[in-house]
Amino acid sequence: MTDPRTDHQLAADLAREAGEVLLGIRGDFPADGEPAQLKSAGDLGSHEYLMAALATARPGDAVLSEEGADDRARLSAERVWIVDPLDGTREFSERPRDDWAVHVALWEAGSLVAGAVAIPARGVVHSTAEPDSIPASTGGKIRLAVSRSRPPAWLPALVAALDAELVPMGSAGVKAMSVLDGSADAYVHAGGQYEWDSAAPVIVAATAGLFTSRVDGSPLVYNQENVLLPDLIVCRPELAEQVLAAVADLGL
Ligand SMILES: Nc1ncnc2c1ncn2[C@@H]1O[C@H](COP(=O)(O)O)[C@@H](OP(=O)(O)O)[C@H]1O
Ligand SMILES: [Mg+2]
Repeated sequence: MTDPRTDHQLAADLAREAGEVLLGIRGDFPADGEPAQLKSAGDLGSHEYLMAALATARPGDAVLSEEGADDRARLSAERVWIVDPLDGTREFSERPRDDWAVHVALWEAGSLVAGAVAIPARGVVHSTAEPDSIPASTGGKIRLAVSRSRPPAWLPALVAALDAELVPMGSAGVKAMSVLDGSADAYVHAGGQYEWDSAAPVIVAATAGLFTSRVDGSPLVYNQENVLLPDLIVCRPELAEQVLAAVADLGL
């Protein structure tokens, strides 16, 4: 018998619980330990937790995880969980940084239908179980969430085109959720990412009413044979036209 929780609730619970596993691993890790070992322990510990929990709660569903072998059965499956057990692995290893996340999304028959992004070190879970509301606009300059460790080469041109300010942080999930918690207005990425980096952030953001698309304005499509999904926009809906136009001018 499968777990009676809704897919929305299950996603939220699993993201929170995997986050607790990660906080435990981080807390137990020696202060002088190798960051690479902490990264590996986190990736593996959260992946194993999520795989076991999904096998128990939804035994008939396929799973695509950043940390697991790609089971091609997902390509003919009706339902596929797309998970990133630890997004912002680098930041997870830099204690006490809190900009890292757990992503749990469900794809069903062609679309993302449920998801959750936990930010465990902040005690926060954003999910489709209890969708966020979009915060009030600050009315100031557009604040762009960007990677703190690998800002893309085209970023200065986008900043100039939008007269924007930068808000650097780790993790694709944390950046997308920064538009929901009001600390940024847009997250624009191009140059490389995989389905698990954006699936949960995108369904959580879209369910809350944010604009989400590829940088060319086309829809983000998941559970593809090639899981490379190198670019995205997540932004406040009233900025979508302006951001898309600026990105089009850059030719990303
Ligand atoms: N150019 C690129 N190619 C592949 N993955 C990328 C990428 N830029 C960012 N990512 C992935 O997107 C996530 C957020 O990165 P960033 O904090 O730099 O924005 C990270 O996920 P992981 O931490 O799960 O590996 C990172 O690996
Ligand atoms: Mg990731």
